[in-house]
Amino acid sequence: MAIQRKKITVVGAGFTGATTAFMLAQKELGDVVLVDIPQLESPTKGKALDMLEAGPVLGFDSRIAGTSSYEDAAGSDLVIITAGIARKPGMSRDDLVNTNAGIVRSVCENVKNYCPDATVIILSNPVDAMTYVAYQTLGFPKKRVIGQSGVLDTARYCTFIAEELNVSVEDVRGFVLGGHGDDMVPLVRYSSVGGIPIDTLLSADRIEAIVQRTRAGGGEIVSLLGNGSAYYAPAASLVQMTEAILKDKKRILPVIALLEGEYGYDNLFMGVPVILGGGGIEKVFELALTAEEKAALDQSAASVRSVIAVVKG
Ligand SMILES: NC(=O)c1ccc[n+]([C@@H]2O[C@H](COP(=O)([O-])OP(=O)(O)OC[C@H]3O[C@@H](n4cnc5c(N)ncnc54)[C@H](O)[C@@H]3O)[C@@H](O)[C@H]2O)c1
Ligand SMILES: O=C(O)C[C@H](O)C(=O)O
Repeated sequence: MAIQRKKITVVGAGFTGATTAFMLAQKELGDVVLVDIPQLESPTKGKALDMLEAGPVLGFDSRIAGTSSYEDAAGSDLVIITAGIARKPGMSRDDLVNTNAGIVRSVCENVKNYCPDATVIILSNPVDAMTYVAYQTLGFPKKRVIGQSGVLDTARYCTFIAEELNVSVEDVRGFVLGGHGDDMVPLVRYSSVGGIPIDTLLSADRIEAIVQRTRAGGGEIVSLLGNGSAYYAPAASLVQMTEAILKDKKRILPVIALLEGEYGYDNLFMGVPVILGGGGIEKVFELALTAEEKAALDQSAASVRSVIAVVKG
């Protein structure tokens, strides 16, 4: 019996989309369809062909195709949405809300028609609100509509901890919860290095500095780049989520999920730890929080709600 390859569609062939497509192909997670708008069909095809031609050198057999037609995406197992504008220095992610809500809505109409069984991961910012827009438009079960923020925010947090302690990033564990904004909540109490709690290794001041740098991590890259936002670490985060789903790995990762009572929030999309596997979001973990941690999460939830209110109209 022939083994059916997975089909992954990446919508938006800009910095994050193209980087993600290339990483997915290198890991041979499936065949990749890269979709952008009709006006950019030629460069989208060009990027895909260029990536494909790296296969013989890097040793991957994934097919990669560029297109502006959703017919080519039909039947995808997984769809990643990176379509939309990125912020520039001086802007917040929330400044993108109206433009990107329109883009995400129109993309999701097509995904709904052509990929009705897909699990969908949303990257476009402001991502908590865009995940809400996607969920409303797609009408898919909540376990199949997932936003990316926590994997990236946690990766930044772990990078800074590893740098500070001069240890391998592989031995650092942590969680960042809440919305993908400046009041996200890195959970220090659940952070460790080789199993050793970080608050026994670092002073409160150093930990606070790492927490603040994590919260501002996206803005730090925006300032350095000058004309766009991060894409290597965001793409790596999308690939980790994709691998967890397509290989049914049941990873425990922080992702944006629809909360219906968990943590005391109802009808809210926000970052929480989940089991991510073949069924999409298979379980939301409710961590026990101190009063201080809960207050920080409440503040983050309030920020997310105010952005979602804009798209609700
Ligand atoms: N959630 C996160 O952690 C995270 C991380 C990085 C970037 N982002 C967000 O991801 C989005 C993309 O970032 P980028 O750096 O790739 O931007 P980019 O400008 O490089 O690429 C965006 C692409 O989307 C395309 N696009 C626009 N409208 C489209 C439509 N209707 N259909 C298909 N494609 C369409 C554009 O033509 C462009 O190629 C931004 O909103 C950014 O803020 C989020
Ligand atoms: O900061 C941004 O605008 C992009 C992304 O959300 C990030 O955190 O890198």
